[in-house]
Amino acid sequence: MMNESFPLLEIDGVTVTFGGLTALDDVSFAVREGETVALIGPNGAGKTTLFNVVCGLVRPGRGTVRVAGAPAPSSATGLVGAGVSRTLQGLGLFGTMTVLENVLVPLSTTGGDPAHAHDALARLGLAGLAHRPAGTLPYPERKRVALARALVTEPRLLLLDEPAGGLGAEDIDALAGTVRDLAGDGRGVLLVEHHVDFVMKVADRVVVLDFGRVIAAGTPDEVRGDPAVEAAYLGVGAA
Ligand SMILES: Nc1ncnc2c1ncn2[C@@H]1O[C@H](COP(=O)(O)OP(=O)(O)OP(=O)(O)O)[C@@H](O)[C@H]1O
Repeated sequence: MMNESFPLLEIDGVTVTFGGLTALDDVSFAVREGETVALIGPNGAGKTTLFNVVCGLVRPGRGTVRVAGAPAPSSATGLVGAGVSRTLQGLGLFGTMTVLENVLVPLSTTGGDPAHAHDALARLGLAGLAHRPAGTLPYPERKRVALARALVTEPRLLLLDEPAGGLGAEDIDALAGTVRDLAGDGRGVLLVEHHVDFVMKVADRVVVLDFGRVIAAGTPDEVRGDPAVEAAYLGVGAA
């Protein structure tokens, strides 16, 4: 636990409604430097909506989001400037562009040193694939390209949308090591994930959402033993 360290993300009392539906209901938690926080919960619990709030794509009806101590920027370039980067569930790669070209894409709008692309590829074990069209790679490699692309802007806060989704056991183990290393460098990591074993391996803290409300928050062990979490999620349909 790193409670003394600087909060990179502070979600305070965030409420979002879509028409009559309350997608997020008074949600509060923080992600600190060097900390990995996992957001889990059943389908429709509000996890993606929360990511979208952090990225300025959805405006909360109530509550605030602060990034590195300041109100969260609402533009993509503002977020990168504040040190935030995100991966997408659908990866969003350009299949005919090479791996390196894909990883360079964020720098075309924000500027930054292209050498970071090579660092990011090396970190993800992709240096040897830099000149391959991204669309020709198997899914696990494409997921690593998407993560390398998120790293190229040198974020302090990483938002990972289902990073373990669609991966086998070996790739999930490697990913767990990568996420631990990224947090070990002092980054904050917030991830949305259905793969509970992966979450238990990488998360310092787990926040459990159900019908838009935080029903539990704590260490993986604390959350695993919580009867409300068992009932809402872990006992049924968890991967
Ligand atoms: N743009 C929108 N308009 C109306 N309702 C929405 C919108 N986006 C999300 N919702 C609703 O808000 C609730 C929360 O959805 P959200 O996608 O955040 O859940 P989730 O936890 O990410 O689910 P999943 O695990 O299936 O991705 C759901 O009931 C969803 O149908």
